[in-house]
Amino acid sequence: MKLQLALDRLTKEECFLMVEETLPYIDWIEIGTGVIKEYGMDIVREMKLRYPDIVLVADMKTCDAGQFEAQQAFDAGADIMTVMAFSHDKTIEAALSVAAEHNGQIMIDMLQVDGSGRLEELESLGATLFALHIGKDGQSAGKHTDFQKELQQFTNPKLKFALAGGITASSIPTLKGKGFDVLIIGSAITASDNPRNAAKEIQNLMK
Ligand SMILES: O=C(CO)[C@H](O)[C@H](O)COP(=O)(O)O
Repeated sequence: MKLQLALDRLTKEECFLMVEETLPYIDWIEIGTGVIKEYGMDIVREMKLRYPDIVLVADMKTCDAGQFEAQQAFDAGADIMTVMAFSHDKTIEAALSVAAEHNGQIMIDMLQVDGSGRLEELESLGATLFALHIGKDGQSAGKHTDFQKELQQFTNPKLKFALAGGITASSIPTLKGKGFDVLIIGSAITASDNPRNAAKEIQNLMK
């Protein structure tokens, strides 16, 4: 399992400090949607220049204009960008096509899309990487989805699954061996008193 550090609700300076502190323990860096809204594609560009060898995820949460936004993300140096699962098929196809031109990947964010029906459709469009995600506001409203049940239905070894939303060190043992390839973790690291130790603990638990 890979650890994707989600940089959300941070200033640009804090994002770079956070990566510097946690670097030995993280596998992928995610520039969060709000951070991209604040600083634009420049922060994606700068992060890639600073850390060219680490997989960089631009959490664009694209839901329309797939070609244009994918071009923005990959031109800025992202290796992976996110597109919302509920987007029109044309948005998904366009983003997948731009990603292929850049040797990049599209991570489909399943936020607010329950059930495996849409996931099957997305698979048939060529999507292979999915983030099963309970959003911040959903978490605070007590939303819970049994992703495990959904995962069991997919046997295509080409499909990769990430899990996001309120994951903490104490959740890791229950998530091991459940078919997740990536754990997307933000606040449990970035809001901790000691992000380096938090990332180290989480990485050790993931092994
Ligand atoms: O995509 C996101 C919010 O939309 C977050 O990056 C993701 O949910 C991880 O953050 P946290 O661990 O703080 O829930």
